[in-house]
This record gives sequence, C-alpha cells and structure tokens, in this order.
Amino acid sequence: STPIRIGIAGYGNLGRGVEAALAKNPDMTLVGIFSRRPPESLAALDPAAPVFAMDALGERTGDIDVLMLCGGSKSDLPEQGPALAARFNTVDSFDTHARIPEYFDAVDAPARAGGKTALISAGWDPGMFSINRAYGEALLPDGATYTFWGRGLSQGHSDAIRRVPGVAAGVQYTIPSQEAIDRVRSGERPELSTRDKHTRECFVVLEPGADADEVRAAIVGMPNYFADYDTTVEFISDEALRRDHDAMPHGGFVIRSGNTTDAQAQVIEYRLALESNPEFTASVLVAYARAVHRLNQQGRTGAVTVLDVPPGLLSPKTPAQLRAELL
Ligand SMILES: NC(=O)C1=CN([C@@H]2O[C@H](COP(=O)(O)OP(=O)(O)OC[C@H]3O[C@@H](n4cnc5c(N)ncnc54)[C@H](OP(=O)(O)O)[C@@H]3O)[C@@H](O)[C@H]2O)C=CC1
Ligand SMILES: N[C@@H](C[C@H]1CC(C(=O)O)=NO1)C(=O)O
Repeated sequence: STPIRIGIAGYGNLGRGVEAALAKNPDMTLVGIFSRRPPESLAALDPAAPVFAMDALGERTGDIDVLMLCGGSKSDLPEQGPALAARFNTVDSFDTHARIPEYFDAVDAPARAGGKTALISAGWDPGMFSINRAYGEALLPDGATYTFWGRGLSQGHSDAIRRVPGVAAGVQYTIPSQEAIDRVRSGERPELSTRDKHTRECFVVLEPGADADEVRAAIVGMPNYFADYDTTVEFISDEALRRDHDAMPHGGFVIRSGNTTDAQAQVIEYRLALESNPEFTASVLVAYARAVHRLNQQGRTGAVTVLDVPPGLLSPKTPAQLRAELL
C-alpha cells in the first residue's frame, strides 16, 4: 500500500526525534521539514528530508497525509495547533496539562471545519501515562492513582524556561520525592500534594545583561509549570550546559493501588525508563500518526486525544494479524 506521507512542523529535539522514528516505520515516508528558521541555517543538523520555511506549508496540503507538530507547548502550539489543524491532519504533544481542555476546543473547531483529524497531547505524559491513569481508575474503581516522573529532563519545562526573557539556553530536571514513592509503594495510599511529589531543578544560561533575580522569579512563579513546585534555578555558562547537560534521559511510572474486596489489594503499574525523552516521545507520535491517518479515512474528524484512539489503529499489523499474534 502507499506509504503515509509525513511532514514535520518545528525542528527541535522532538522534530529530530520524529525524523529518527520514521526511519523505523517503513509504512511512512518523510516528505518535508518545515521550520520558522531559515532552511539553510539547519543544514548542520543534517536533515533527512528537504527543509522548507514554515510558510511553505500553505501549498503542501495535497501531499502531506499527517503533519507532526513538534513546536513547544508553552507558546508555539497554542498558535500553530489551531492554525494547522484547519488544513492538515495533525499530531501534537501539547503538555500544559491545565490548559488541555481549552486547547482541545481551540483545535477541534478548525479541524472539523476543514474535515481534518487532530490528535492532541500524545506522547507519554500526557499520552501513555494518561491512558494508564484511565485504565487504573476504570479497572480498580476502589483505589488511588499516583504518577511519578524522573529524575530526568522535562522537555516541556525546558522549553518553557527557554522562553523566559533573558534566558539564552536552559534545561529542567524533575526529581521525585523518594519518601512519597516509598509511602505509595508500601500501600499506604497517602494524600500527596503536587509539592509533596516532585521538586524541579533548572540550569540556565543568561543572555548578556539579563537580570538573574528577574529570570529566577519569572521561572519559579510560572503558572502551570513551576508555581506549584519547590524549584531551584542555577545559572551556569554555555560551556557547562553543553558539557554537562546535553543528554535527555527521563522516565517514571503510573501506579494504581486498589482493592477488589476489603481483603484483596491489587496493584497496576506502568513504567518508562528512557535514555532519550525526545526520541521516545517522537516514536509515540509516529505510531499515532498511523492512527490519525486511518481515523481521517474513517471520517472521524475534529480533535481527539489518545483516550479516543483504539489501540489497534496504532499498529502496522492488520486486525487479523493482531488477533492471531497479540490476543
Ligand atoms: N506529551 C509528552 O509526553 C511530551 C511532550 N513534549 C512537548 O514537546 C515540546 C517540544 O520539545 P522540544 O522539541 O524539546 O523543544 P525544542 O525547544 O527543541 O523545540 C521547540 C521549537 O523551538 C524551535 N527551536 C528548536 N531549536 C531551536 C534553536 N536552536 N533556535 C531557535 N529555535 C529553535 C523549533 O521551531 P522552528 O524549527 O520553527 O524554529 C522547535 O519546534 C515541548 O514543549 C513539550 O511540550 C516533549 C516531551 C514529552
Ligand atoms: N511532558 C513531559 C513528559 C513528562 C515529564 C514530566 C515532568 O518531568 O514534569 N511531565 O511529563 C516532557 O515534556 O518531558
């Protein structure tokens, strides 16, 4: 069958991860990379397909089956998501959790009007962890659900600090509270606040002349990203950032601790251990691109989330193969 034609919109860590993931999925082909930066400035990244200016998307609606939106959630996707969903089937990883309902609505209207399918908030959290939180609640109604991340580099939070005026570069690590994890694993089922579960550590390179106190205040007080956490900000040189902080490991787990009867405790756990957060996230996005292409062919238009997508649509295998091999 004809390969699914993929475009990448936004060429950062995630965009490059999608490029790598497509090489592992022979039923898909990369037709172009679209960036707000001048194409020639990206040559050093050795792109696997031609690079175009973002505006060139205007005349590509006919040869892209699914457009992968790899921009940042803090300020790129809120503008790019609704605009591009009007003209393309899209997949994105929008992860400002508190704003997902409004983002869903903002994408749904143009996608429906354009007869397109827009999968928002794919990835691992939101994404695979969302699915496992939903499973846990449905399968064990009497119980409690906990999500822990890290220690690892959050791409969403790193993107968010890079957007703060005065920040030249930066990364953010998420650290889970071992005490909180131990209490959950002991079966205690404690009430834990956002602040009880994780702390956040930022390493920031300042732009020349930027005020460190202003930058720190803008980060630690940032709603939806840092305001609800104990956050530290350390200012380092660009050399130190490149030397000590160029890996992007992450991971975590969702645990549902419940009872089917008072006497019988049951535990469900889903865990990720990622050497590369962006490459894994991109691999999830690419599997969902296959599902979005199929959903659009089935006439399912508008915005959808991973909770709306039947798992079989993610697989390159036919339903008959899945029944024979995986049931
Ligand atoms: N749901 C989930 O589980 C996950 C979600 N995410 C989401 O993915 C988003 C993107 O993450 P990530 O790819 O790491 O973000 P990046 O900062 O690497 O890229 C974001 C955008 O910034 C631009 N950009 C990238 N590098 C540069 C540069 N050197 N100079 C100028 N602009 C640049 C690119 O746009 P352009 O090419 O147009 O210039 C790119 O699309 C995150 O904000 C996060 O929300 C990430 C991981 C997991
Ligand atoms: N969306 C996250 C994926 C996970 C990691 C995370 C965190 O460290 O706060 N929350 O969700 C990311 O951008 O890496």
